[in-house]
Amino acid sequence: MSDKTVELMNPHLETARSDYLYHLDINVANTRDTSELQNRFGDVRVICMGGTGSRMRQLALYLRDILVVSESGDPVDLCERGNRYAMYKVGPVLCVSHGVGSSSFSVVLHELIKLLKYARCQDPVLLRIGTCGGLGVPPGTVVASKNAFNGLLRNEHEIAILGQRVVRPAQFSEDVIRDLLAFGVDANDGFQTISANTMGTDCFYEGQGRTDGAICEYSEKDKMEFLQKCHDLGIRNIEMEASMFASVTQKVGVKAGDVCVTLIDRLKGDQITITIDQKHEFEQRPFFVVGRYIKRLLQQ
Ligand SMILES: O=P(O)(O)O[C@H]1O[C@H](CO)[C@@H](O)[C@H]1O
Ligand SMILES: O=c1cc[nH]c(=O)[nH]1
Repeated sequence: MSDKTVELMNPHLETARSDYLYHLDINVANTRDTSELQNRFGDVRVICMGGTGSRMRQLALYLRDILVVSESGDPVDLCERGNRYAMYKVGPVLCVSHGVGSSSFSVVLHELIKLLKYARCQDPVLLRIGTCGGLGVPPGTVVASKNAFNGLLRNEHEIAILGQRVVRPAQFSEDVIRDLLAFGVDANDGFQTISANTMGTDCFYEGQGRTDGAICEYSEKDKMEFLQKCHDLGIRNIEMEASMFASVTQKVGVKAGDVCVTLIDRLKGDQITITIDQKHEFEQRPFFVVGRYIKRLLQQ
């Protein structure tokens, strides 16, 4: 069978003797013999990531049932000692929290991609399961992101590297989106799942055109003109990781998708007014879509 191990875009790692994945508290003591890591994680086909540890724990419990894996009892957080991110393993799936925003997510994403490489995971798929603001779609809509736009409304991710602006493309995998819609959606879901463009910003308030942050130097009219401009670009949801997530996975060449549920229609307001119970119900919706997708993926 052809080798489908992730290739890293870093020549320095080819000569590094060891690598401590610090935020995951996973030590690759000898990069030339990763058999222990392969034993622990080599079967991983999918890594699901989301902002909170509680959601990832709930997802792990959900996936246990539909993937019919043998784990039982309270899910074990494999990264608890790291005191940063939570990681649960359910058979061939890892459920990992990433915190709020691209900065926090990129830290764990680099380490997870290295883990995939060292453990020699074959043909993995990375999925973000999150919440977002909607744009012209009803709250509770599930959006599978296509092109990720940054806060400047460019379909790219901009990062400062060695004091220079580096810009990378930010598109999610077309076949992942196709399969999420083909295998993840059920007519009886009771909610809509769509694919659309997503804006991933570096800020929840001003960066998303909210007028309820601690600072606001624009009018309601300015805000609505900006949101309409987003809508005209095919953007139907706004969150805080899409452009970085798409650009890193696209650069490394690993398949990725971003599946978020909308909590609000930003064309109608800024404050999230749904109840905490409604939020928890909404947060489960991407589980159903991603769960069916993963089940199908593992059968192939
Ligand atoms: O619900 P999560 O996955 O955290 O995603 C969204 O929620 C956070 C903001 O409330 C940001 O991380 C945004 O991307
Ligand atoms: O409006 C929203 C809701 C969730 N997450 C965001 O980034 N924005």
